[in-house]
Amino acid sequence: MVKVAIIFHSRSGNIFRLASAAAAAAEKAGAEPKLLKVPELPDPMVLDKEAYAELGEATRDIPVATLEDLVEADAIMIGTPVHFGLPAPQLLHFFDRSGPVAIPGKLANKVATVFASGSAAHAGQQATIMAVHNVLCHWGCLIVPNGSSVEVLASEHNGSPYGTCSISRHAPDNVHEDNLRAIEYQTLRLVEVATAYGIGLGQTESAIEYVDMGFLMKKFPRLSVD
Ligand SMILES: Cc1cc2nc3c(=O)[nH]c(=O)nc-3n(C[C@H](O)[C@H](O)[C@H](O)COP(=O)(O)O)c2cc1C
Repeated sequence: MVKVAIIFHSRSGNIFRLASAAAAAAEKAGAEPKLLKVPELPDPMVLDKEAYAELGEATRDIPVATLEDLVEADAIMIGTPVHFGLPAPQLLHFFDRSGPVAIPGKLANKVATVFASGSAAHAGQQATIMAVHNVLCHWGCLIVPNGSSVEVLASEHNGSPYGTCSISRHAPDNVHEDNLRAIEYQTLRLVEVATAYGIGLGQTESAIEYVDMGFLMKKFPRLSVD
């Protein structure tokens, strides 16, 4: 069974709505989803305090993502609001702490995909998704984008080949039905690719030897990443 870690940050519920739909779609596809939030930062920029407080209640019992969650997953989904054309700083902070598992290649060969929510059209969703793709390259993951060859992506509110995008207009929990269909497709595609790839990997005797932290500490004796 494919283990899917759905790691997200949300402050007014749009990404949480997409992440929850992804979890339901993964389960329907026979995978094992784990919905995980990244830790909040001190003094976050909150535009809608009421929505932020309500979301805090709604996500209270969702576990905080750990590096072990990344290592255990076969497939990774990252969901982020757009912040000035970039991923939310809470996710960037989480990525910054991933060295102990990323450097020794423990995230290599995961399949991964990204989705985003912004307040307006053409305001950074795709740049944000591609910024997270940079991190996935460093982790050695296989990026699974949406492409553009399924009908749902041609609907009025979809169209991004990079990953599902929603436009909230600064309203909380304002995800269009088209976007929910897109994230269902994105999740199903991720699970299918992870399944096929996992079978292939299991049948392949790898000649690759990944370095461990000891190798790096010898090379860079002053380095400390924990
Ligand atoms: C600091 C900050 C910067 C933002 N920058 C952008 C932006 O560049 N483009 C955009 O479309 N929305 C921007 N937004 C709006 C959010 O991305 C948007 O409301 C999103 O739907 C929130 O998702 P959430 O409900 O999951 O928190 C910004 C919000 C904040 C707090």
